[in-house]
Amino acid sequence: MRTSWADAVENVASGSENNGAGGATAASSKPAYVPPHLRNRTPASGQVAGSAASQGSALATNDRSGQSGQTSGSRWAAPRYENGRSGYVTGGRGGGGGWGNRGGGWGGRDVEVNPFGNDDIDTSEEIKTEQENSGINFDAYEDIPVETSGENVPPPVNTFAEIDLGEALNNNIRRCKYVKPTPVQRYTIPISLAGRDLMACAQTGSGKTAAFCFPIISGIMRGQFPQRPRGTRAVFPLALIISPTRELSCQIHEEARKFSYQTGVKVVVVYGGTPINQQLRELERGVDILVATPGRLVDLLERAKVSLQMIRYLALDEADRMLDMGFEPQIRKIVEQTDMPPPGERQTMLFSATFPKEIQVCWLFFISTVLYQKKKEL
Ligand SMILES: Nc1ncnc2c1ncn2[C@@H]1O[C@H](COP(=O)(O)OP(=O)(O)OP(=O)(O)O)[C@@H](O)[C@H]1O
Repeated sequence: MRTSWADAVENVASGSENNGAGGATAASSKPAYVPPHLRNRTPASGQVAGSAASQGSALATNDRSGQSGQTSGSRWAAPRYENGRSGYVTGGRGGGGGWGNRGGGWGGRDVEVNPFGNDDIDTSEEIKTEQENSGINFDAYEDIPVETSGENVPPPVNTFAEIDLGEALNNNIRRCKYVKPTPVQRYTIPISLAGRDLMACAQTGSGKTAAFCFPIISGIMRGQFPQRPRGTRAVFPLALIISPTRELSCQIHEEARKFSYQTGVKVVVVYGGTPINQQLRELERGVDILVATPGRLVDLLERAKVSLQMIRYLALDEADRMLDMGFEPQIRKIVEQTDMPPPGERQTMLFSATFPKEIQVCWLFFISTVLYQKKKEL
């Protein structure tokens, strides 16, 4: 049993040592790091509209700089990689206190596969109802009361246009054929964009994945983050999404890849029950959002392949199921006994289909806003 995270470095990564995770020795030959919001831009990329005018307080209180004009939605064929493998570059961009090397993002030779299969953005005709898209009649959720607790909770929105998520993400919402936010999204997205911690209780299939992915992707696209530490073999994701099972993690990864398409934000999934080497290779190519099952994540932390030091967003999905499956010790270890920033320095989002007492006892110590949507048979 290892005694410390830092001591646990092991050369298990497949590939040569020279390809290791960002050691200082490799740094000198690497070109400058490119932040996600600049990675897929053509030099003449257009500016973004966004809908900032209607945003007002939620974004303002979050103090997120660079709210508009960040995402061009430009094509990946553009010369977007100034760095060999962005995950392992030291030196950073300099200026503006911005992006350093942090083990994130799309690397040099990587080409982002279009997760939609085609690149058409439906503008209106093809989009009919949410039900046609997902098979779920979200209108039936509309009359379910949603309770919120906490002080000065930002009000819900009725449309995605009311939220300034950025053009690239808005394009992906259109590609997903999401017409309007589901109730849980209406409430949680403004709360999360305001930088608040959140516990949301809503039933399966209510659209929770987008509810936590949109603010995370938007936040990473727009955020300013410190430089990644030098001389370490670990990767430094900015967001961590923990889910109890491989299936759910893969499902979240698939969705998150769609939402982050052409945003420059890279999503990687790790889960147990499968050899670790391929996942290590994937991590080495850069990661902004890490989707993980608890056991495999603890393994990677013990091997010092992942550092949580730069985590700014933590989302726990199906928190009730995680408790049922006995993952509380792993979650506590991840949240309390690693280098993850404490509450206040990171944003925590907790999602659960049910709201048992155990959840309240176990998790609510770091949550200030609770949103509760009653269950309804549809
Ligand atoms: N605003 C939206 N408009 C239309 N479809 C949506 C919207 N949000 C989510 N969906 C679709 O609804 C389905 C259910 O969403 P999702 O899987 O995120 O729900 P969930 O609450 O996370 O469910 P689970 O608990 O099973 O993970 C998915 O097919 C998703 O693409």
